[in-house]
Amino acid sequence: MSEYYFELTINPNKNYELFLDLLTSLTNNAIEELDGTLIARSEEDLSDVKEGIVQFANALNIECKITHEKKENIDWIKQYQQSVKSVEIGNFYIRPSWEEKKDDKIDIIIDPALSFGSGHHETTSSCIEAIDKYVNENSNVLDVGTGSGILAIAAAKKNCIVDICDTDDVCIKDTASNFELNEVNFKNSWIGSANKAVKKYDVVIANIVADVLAMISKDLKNSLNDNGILIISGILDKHIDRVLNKFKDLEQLELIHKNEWVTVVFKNN
Ligand SMILES: C[S@@+](CC[C@H](N)C(=O)[O-])C[C@H]1O[C@@H](n2cnc3c(N)ncnc32)[C@H](O)[C@@H]1O
Repeated sequence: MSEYYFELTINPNKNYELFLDLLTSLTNNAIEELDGTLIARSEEDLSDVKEGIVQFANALNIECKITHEKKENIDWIKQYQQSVKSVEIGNFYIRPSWEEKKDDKIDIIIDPALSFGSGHHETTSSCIEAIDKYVNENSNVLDVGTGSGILAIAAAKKNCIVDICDTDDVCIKDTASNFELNEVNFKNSWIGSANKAVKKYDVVIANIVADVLAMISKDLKNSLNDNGILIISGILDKHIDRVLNKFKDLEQLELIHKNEWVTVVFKNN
């Protein structure tokens, strides 16, 4: 990428379409149209194009504001990457692939994508905290609403056997590539929710939203083994009582508050 680029703006007071046609014939670069102004950008100097437009406007006696500027190129990809930070949660270190891992931490790589779950949101980080504390090695785990797969990957890194589901098929695709990136595997995956589970689990995790958690509370509980652990999150504190009410037959082990978000850990006694 070159250090500079050139920007040509053309704002005719009439015959806009004629100027658009002329500019299109004079340059191979993409042309932006913004409120009656035509903008062409190129790493090549656009002085010749500017000269052609000036002569055209003069010949037709059309008033036209024209600017031609040399501007500093910004490496947008690099700038974006610099804005994505690693995060440390308990024994886990979650990082984008372009950052170095920490040798004394359990490494999780999540690159920014469309699916939710980079580790920065309070609900995700509280769930990771709960996984760190309550999930035993080699447990059977179901991640409901897996998003990027971050919670399931954290469990898989603790040698758990994990199943994942999400109502959004894009998440299921993203999750598969994130597992690959982290060199761990899931066992089963499906598009849908906990009601499609065909077995019971030692741990069920669901970071969704209060209303959905309340709605699927029976399915979440039905997928739990005796003595199984349920971690739910995505609950704004103003909705916590309503959600707790749906799970009052389980033992409440911990409430984790982060800002206005609450995560709850239950045991199925
Ligand atoms: C807040 S994101 C959580 C992503 C990730 N597990 C995390 O903790 O960062 C919630 C996810 O739940 C999914 N979802 C919403 N309703 C659902 C439902 N009824 N059953 C399963 N997944 C659902 C959404 O598609 C979304 O990917």
